[in-house]
Amino acid sequence: MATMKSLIGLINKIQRACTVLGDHGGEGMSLWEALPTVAVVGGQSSGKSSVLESVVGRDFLPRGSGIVTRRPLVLQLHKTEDGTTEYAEFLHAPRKKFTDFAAVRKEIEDETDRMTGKSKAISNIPIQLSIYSPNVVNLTLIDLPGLTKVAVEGQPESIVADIENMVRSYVEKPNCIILAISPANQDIATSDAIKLAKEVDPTGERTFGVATKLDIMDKGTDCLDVLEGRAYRLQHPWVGIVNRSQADINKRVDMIAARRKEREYFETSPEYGHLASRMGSEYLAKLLSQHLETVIRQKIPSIVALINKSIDEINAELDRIGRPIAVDSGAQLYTILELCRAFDRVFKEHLDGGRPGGDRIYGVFDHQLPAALKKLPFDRHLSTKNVQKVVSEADGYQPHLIAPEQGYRRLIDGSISYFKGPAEATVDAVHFVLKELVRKSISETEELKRFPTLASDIAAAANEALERFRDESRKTVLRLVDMESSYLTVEFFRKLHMEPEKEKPNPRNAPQPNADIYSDSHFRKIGSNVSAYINMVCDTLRISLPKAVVYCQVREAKRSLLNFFYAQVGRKEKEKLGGMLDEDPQLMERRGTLAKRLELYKQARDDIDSVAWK
Ligand SMILES: Nc1nc2c(ncn2[C@@H]2O[C@H](COP(=O)(O)OP(=O)(O)OP(=O)(O)O)[C@@H](O)[C@H]2O)c(=O)[nH]1
Repeated sequence: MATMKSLIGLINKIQRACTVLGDHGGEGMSLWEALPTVAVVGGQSSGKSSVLESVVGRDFLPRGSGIVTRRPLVLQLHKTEDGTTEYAEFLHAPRKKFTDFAAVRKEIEDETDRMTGKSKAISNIPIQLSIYSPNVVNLTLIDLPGLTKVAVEGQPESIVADIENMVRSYVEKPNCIILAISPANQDIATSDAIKLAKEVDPTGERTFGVATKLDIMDKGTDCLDVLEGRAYRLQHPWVGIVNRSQADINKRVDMIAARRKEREYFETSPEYGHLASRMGSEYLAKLLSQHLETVIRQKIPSIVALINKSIDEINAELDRIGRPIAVDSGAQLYTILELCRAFDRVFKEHLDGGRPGGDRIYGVFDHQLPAALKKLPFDRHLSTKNVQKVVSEADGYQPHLIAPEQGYRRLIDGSISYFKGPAEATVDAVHFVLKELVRKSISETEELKRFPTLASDIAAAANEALERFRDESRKTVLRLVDMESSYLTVEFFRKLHMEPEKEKPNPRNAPQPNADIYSDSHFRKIGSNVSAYINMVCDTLRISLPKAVVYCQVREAKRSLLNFFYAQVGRKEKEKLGGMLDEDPQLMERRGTLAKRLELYKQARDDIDSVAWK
């Protein structure tokens, strides 16, 4: 008896835990579904409520016409010491003890409406009620809406199918013990309960047949064929019941009196007298309780296995979303720096390879820069006409005598300044690649996912650093371009001077210096010389600009992207550090839920351990 009490008590406890966790079967792996339960099914007015009430020994279920039970009612019965006062308690209103069972009825009605509204629709979220009483056995029963064939006024048409689906969803679970209520004054073969039970439990191993209303069968008929197991044979014996008639209810015959009357009915019944010890609601309660205990004992190993599996899964998820963070500032600072480093690692992988994106910087140097250089308008700038214009302007009032030194310099300066555009564009292009890599790295740093505030702080600090690197880089590349115009490569022009003689080795037409000094071809020559020089400068810059950009931006990003940030964080006070580690509220909630769930599962496992070893 001690184990029986504790085993059922154990399942009650786990069941309550399930409800707290919002687990009432359905999706995925559910502990609820692993727990053996007794579900009461039957057609409308078959006597379900009456059976439940007489098992409990109390009137407490809503009454009325139409579909009264619209949410599953999980009824946990706890036997208490003789002489203690009876009370009821709802899981949705813990700590409130109901000693007035009329108030329990009212609360069931109100709580039903709370979920379904006044719509009279049904809901599959159970109401959980515990009754503590010396007059009950330890047992958990689930009262389900009565199977019906027609919707009543004010209820949606779909309710007939909805009820059947809900009831079916309970009774089709292999761990569900079916208490099939059939009124004996109607043909049991066509009883809704038996029809459904046959469907989901064809061998009848988990169905308990209950025949109600034996007292109002037609004169001359009896239910012996069924009760003695000749008709509608199930693995468990049928139990006959005599509940209070409507007249009894109206006369407020109390439960205890009703139980006594029922006992007397069977003891004195000419038909059922020989079965008296195996009939009636009290017997039914004991039978169910014993059976439930046996089933629970069988199921314990699989329940424990399921709990262990759940615990493992929760732990794995907690590891994934991260354990709670420390509160002391030293640990917080450490955490922040660790997270920064995690980000930095990801960012470097993008640059150095391992993650994609760094190659786009090379793309800038290899495609964008050369393409931009190629597009520079040197043709126009060094057209004969412009050369003539620039050279003439440079010469002032007296044209040059031998070589247009000033003109050359102006043409070269003018051309070189065109390089500033592509140089700056290269800096910007690399800047945007780096910025994008920061963005990507932030989102790819798993550890940062739970700290949106810190993630955006790091992103802001990194972008600020990139801006600084960009400024530095811009200055440097512009300087490189300026350097090209500040000192020209003399050798180039010296060589140039020798070339015409090599090119035209014709002694008769030997060039006469300055002979065609103001002609078109003279200016064309100057243009092509400058163009050749600019090509040389262009080759140099194509090679040196990437070096400058990498030096100033990429190398710095790798070396010191978060240096400023580290310094800032180091100066922050305790509260500010905590603020930086603010988490995504959803995540905190999830962690809270998981922690609670873990706690309940562990508790359930401990409880099972302590009972199973008794
Ligand atoms: N005489 C007699 N009347 C009974 C018996 N069982 C139930 N009744 C009456 O039958 C009617 C319906 O009983 P309930 O217990 O409310 O049936 P139910 O299946 O819960 O009905 P719904 O909740 O409406 O689906 C009530 O008036 C009861 O008094 C019985 O064994 N004998």
